[in-house]
Amino acid sequence: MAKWREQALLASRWQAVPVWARWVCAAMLVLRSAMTAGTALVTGALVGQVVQAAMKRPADVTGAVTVYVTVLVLGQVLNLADEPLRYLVVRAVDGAHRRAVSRWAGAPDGVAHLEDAARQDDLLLAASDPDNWTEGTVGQATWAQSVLLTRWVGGLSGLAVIGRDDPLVCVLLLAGLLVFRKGQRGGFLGVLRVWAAQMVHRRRADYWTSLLTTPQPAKEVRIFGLGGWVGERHAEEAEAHLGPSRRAKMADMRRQVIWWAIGTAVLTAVGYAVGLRALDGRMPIGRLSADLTAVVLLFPLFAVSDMMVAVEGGLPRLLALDRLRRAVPASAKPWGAAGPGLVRAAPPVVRFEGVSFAYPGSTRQVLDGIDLEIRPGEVLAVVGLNGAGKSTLIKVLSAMYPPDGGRVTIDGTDLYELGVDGWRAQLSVVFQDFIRYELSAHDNIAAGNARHASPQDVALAAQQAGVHELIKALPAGWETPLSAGVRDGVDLSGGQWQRIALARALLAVRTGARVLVLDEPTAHLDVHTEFEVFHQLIEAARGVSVVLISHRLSTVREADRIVLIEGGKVLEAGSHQELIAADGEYARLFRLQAEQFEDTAGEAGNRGEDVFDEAGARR
Ligand SMILES: Nc1ncnc2c1ncn2[C@@H]1O[C@H](COP(=O)(O)OP(=O)(O)OP(=O)(O)O)[C@@H](O)[C@H]1O
Repeated sequence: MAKWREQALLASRWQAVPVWARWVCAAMLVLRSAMTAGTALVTGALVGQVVQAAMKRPADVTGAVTVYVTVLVLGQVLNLADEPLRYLVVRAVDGAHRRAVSRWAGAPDGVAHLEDAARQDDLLLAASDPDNWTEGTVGQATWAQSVLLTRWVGGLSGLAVIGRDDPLVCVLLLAGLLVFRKGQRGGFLGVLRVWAAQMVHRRRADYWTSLLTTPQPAKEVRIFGLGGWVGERHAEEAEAHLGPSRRAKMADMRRQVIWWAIGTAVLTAVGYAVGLRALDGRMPIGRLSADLTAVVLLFPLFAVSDMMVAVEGGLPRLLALDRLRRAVPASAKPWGAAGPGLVRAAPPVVRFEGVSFAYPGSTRQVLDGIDLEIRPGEVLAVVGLNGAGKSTLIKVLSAMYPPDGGRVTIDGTDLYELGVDGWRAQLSVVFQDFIRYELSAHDNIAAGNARHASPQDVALAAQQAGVHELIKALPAGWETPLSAGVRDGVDLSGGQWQRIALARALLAVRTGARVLVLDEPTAHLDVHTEFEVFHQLIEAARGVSVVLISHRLSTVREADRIVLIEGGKVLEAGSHQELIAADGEYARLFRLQAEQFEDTAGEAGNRGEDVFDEAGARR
């Protein structure tokens, strides 16, 4: 990307700054830029007047002193305004950048854009806050760019002062400045390029750290004695991430000495040239003072610039967001916008019509032209072996991924024509890997319809999922945070968490969803609870369509219809009795599970558990 495009992209960040602040900053830029020439000229004028007065010639020393002091005071006022304005600009730009990153991540309908490795690296880069010497924020870069511009314009005005008497010296100075800056910037950019190329190692290093610092993996790390091994992996990745840029930085710092020497030589030469002109006595002392002051004020332009470091350090974050936006443009609708109001009383007819799907980056057809109907109000069970594509079916149904071929229709209309948000308003899903929000018990359930759930809806959903009493018994009742890592919080058992997730889904049903999808909803429940919860669920979801994915065939046998998926297609479909009578794959799987039950039948019988015979009837 051209340097100018980067600079223009950075300059466009000012859109996030309030208009009045932009005007104030513009005025500051003009005033500050004029300060270099202004200070040199008033210093020259003052010295000229003082010398005149010393030679007993008429001179307006008071006026010259007044102007001189005024310029000094103005400089101080600008210094005072600097920090609040810097703070305001950095905060506004960084805030807008973070919102833009969240919007990019959250606005697309599906999740495919989050599953690409290169995009994950860019997302990490765009979203990260600087925590080291190489990086800065976009806000800091934006501010630094304006400071650099001010210094450049100020530097040029200083050059103009010198150029009045000696254009050649002025040209020499400008050429030296450009060479110095280019060399310095190139070196620093080289370091940044090395840094950016190692982002994948940073992501891995962060992953290893998270294994040590988050409670869930930390348990396995301890059980399997992985602590040392994880620590070594982290150290390797951290070195792979930081080592190359550290070495590049060291090399660059050595090279910077050369650029420093060039800059100092140019300035020294100019200082001599200006000073020597005074020797022939033709140079008025006031002008000489102005020129020498300008030379002194130009020195900072030849120093290692903290502002240049800030610009280059913040740019990668902005460029990463730019790449993400080019790859997946943000949708026009705001994140989480309500759908077009498709909620209706009756559940729709949902059809998979020849749907094919392969995950991004894979050629394996997980769904291979599947045809399937979810009829209004039915309980449809989806069964199949591990990896058969059951969860993928749900992800396509909930528009997390668009199908590669075929379509999903809702009452005859393509899901994507209908509008994803509108469709999702009719859909409630308990995913296999449901989220355990670090929120209160109330909010964990209310998340099922965060905008429209009333406390009564939440309480009823909790009752239907069988967690009402459990929640009331928590230390702070509904307000108890469900996380051991939060102050006064408590953690729940796996089965209790599963019921919370079910309550969340039932709340969505209570507030408008017409299709309830349950992906292994009872995987964490014991046999007694599973039976009870399953019946409660079906009761609570009366009048809506239920899609139930389960490996426990004893549970699914009560469904209105069962479909067996294999190889991305529906292999068998029918009621439990029909499928058993057909004596196909479903019957074989059911027998296999029943045999396992029978092995423990005596034991189970003693405990009063239900065991099913081959026809699905309870013994
Ligand atoms: N995000 C993903 N990216 C790539 N491949 C995936 C992804 N998720 C699942 N797969 C692959 O898709 C196939 C189907 O997975 P899916 O989770 O749909 O199976 P399932 O029938 O639900 O299995 P299970 O009974 O084990 O839950 C598997 O081979 C899996 O490896």
